[in-house]
Amino acid sequence: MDKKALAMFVHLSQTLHFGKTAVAFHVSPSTLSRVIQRLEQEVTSDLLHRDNRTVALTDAGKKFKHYAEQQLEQWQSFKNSLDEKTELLTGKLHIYCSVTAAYSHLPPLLERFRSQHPLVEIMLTTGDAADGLELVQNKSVDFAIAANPEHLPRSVYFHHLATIPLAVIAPTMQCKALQLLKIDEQQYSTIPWSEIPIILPEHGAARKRFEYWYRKKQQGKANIYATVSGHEALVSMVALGCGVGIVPQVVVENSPVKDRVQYLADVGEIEPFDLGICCLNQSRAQPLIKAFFSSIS
Ligand SMILES: CC(=O)[C@](C)(O)C(=O)O
Repeated sequence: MDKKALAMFVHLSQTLHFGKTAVAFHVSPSTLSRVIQRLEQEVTSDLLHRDNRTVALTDAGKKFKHYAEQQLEQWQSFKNSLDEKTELLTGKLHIYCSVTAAYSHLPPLLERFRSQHPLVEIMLTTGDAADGLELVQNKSVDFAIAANPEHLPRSVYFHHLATIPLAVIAPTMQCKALQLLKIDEQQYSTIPWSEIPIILPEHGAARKRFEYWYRKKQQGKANIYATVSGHEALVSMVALGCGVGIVPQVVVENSPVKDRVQYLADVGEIEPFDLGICCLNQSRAQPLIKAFFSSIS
């Protein structure tokens, strides 16, 4: 039986209106009428009661509607199964991101890809977000979730995911940093910034953000208490009362020690991160990489 005729009948059984169904299928009402008559001849029963004003399904019409819907569904799932077969990719996809990004940004990216390409093996490595670009460049990984650096290397392709605010955080426990901050008095203009112990990211975009932010204070050399690799570790060090630091807010929100740090308001603007997923430009044509991008866009 003609699939288009079945689809027209199903549509008509919902609208119960020849004019509307004819428009939906770009045919004239008389063509639609002929299509329905042909179906009735094949079924050898009337499918519709028609009078001048109303259209209604006969009992045979109701049964036929059920049959037609099943046929169309089966056809669709048959076609889907063929499409899946031709696109079934295999191989490995190696992704690098911070522990935070593995919670906050990776799951929705992977969900769709995994259901479309169940045979692809996903390898995930977590670590300092600041290392991602280098690992992409030296081909240790296929993709990294990373903040856009000031100068994106020409070999790297960057697909924007989100804008991520950064914040200055301080401990909540009593400690030297807190005394110097005089948080209770809220006199941020008089904070002796060069005395405040700072927890500094080892390298990367967050470190750059700190350097700009601190330079604007014009208070001489910063008092670096410790340098850490990984924004999650930085939050831990701050929570322990070691000092103050700058981190992406999403890292604080996902941190188990979130309650032991506080955001400092009004201590100067910090440009947010442009977070994205990166790969080598030259690998964008590879089937796995292409499939990954098409599943996330
Ligand atoms: C850069 C990045 O991946 C995050 C989510 O902001 C982070 O972990 O710092």
